[in-house]
Amino acid sequence: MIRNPRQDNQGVTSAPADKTAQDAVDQINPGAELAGLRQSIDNIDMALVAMLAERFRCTQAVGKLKARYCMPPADPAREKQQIARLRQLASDAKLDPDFAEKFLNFIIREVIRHHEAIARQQDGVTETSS
Ligand SMILES: O=C(O)C(=O)C[C@]1(C(=O)O)C=C[C@@H](O)C=C1
Repeated sequence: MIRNPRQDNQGVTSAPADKTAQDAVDQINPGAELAGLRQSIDNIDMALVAMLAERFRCTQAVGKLKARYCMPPADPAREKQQIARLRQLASDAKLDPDFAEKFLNFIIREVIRHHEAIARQQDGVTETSS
């Protein structure tokens, strides 16, 4: 653990010699810094969940459209374009492109699973109604 050099073992801060020293102590506050960073992480996670929910809302509609018009659940050509685009975006944003590709693939595999379930459901409806 990184400790504030001006704190003794009981966590009691000794009196700083002057104002400059006090400013330095105020800046070295790992607890407050961690809490601030965690607040930002929580905000980002909230945005991620909202964006993922919106993406899945769209892909559910795509799944229904594909099932209705007997289109295959997966479109490898489209995926190739998406991955190339995302890798470039990741690289520009200083994010590991391999990680970005793995993340997109993980989401797309789940979307395809949903598409297949919708298609099976649609098949069931068509069979019983004919
Ligand atoms: O664009 C489509 O055709 C979709 O079904 C959406 C999506 C995606 O999640 O982005 C999912 C599966 C396809 O293989 C390609 C892309």
